[in-house]
Amino acid sequence: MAVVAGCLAVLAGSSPSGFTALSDVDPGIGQDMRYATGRNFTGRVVEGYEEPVCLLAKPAAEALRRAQRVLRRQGFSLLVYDCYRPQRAVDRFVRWARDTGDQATKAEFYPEVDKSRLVELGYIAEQSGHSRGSTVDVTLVRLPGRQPVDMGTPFDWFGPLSHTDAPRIGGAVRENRRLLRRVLEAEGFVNLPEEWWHFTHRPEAFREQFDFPVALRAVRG
Ligand SMILES: C[C@@H](N)C(=O)N[C@H](C)C(=O)O
Ligand SMILES: [Zn+2]
Repeated sequence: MAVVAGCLAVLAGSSPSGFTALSDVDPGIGQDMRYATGRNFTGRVVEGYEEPVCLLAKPAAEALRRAQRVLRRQGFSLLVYDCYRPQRAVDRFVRWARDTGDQATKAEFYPEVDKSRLVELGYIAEQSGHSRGSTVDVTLVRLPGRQPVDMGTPFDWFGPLSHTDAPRIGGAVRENRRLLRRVLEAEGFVNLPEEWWHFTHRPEAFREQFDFPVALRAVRG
């Protein structure tokens, strides 16, 4: 019965129960939801992002809250760029990656990589963990002013320098990446080696991909 209710909710554009808005769990975590804006590698607002809000499976949101508490004591805050991602947005990314005639954002997002190889090289997934609700793209900012912390590349800079353990990244920047990974790993997150910003909370609360829109009404009914 609960499974049927969950399926009906998803068909109606709502999340299954078990999802939450990150702002309801920890309003102090920063949100810069790039795919709800034109400031992303596609150059446009991405299909399925109706509002710039972070939605997540509850265990992942609660783990971020615990990580935030640890980081605040060290003078940092988390800043999320993407959380739950509808399947239609994932499909849009893959269509964009295959459209090699459109190179409008190359200089900013993938200057060192051929666009036709972004999926094969692991920077864009055809079936993304983001659509299961336990994956987040996240960085650090320094408190109290929320100044950006240098991570060596911007978010969604697709290339070898963004690999978390890139040999060309040293010194303070390497330490910044290590701090983010150490604190998140302690709360159950696992990093994607190709992207210093991409973390999945394990065990994942859901095994299936979802396609409800990114909007507060999806989790609040
Ligand atoms: C697109 C980028 N932010 C990302 O999340 N990449 C991984 C591989 C994904 O698409 O799941
Ligand atoms: Zn990601």
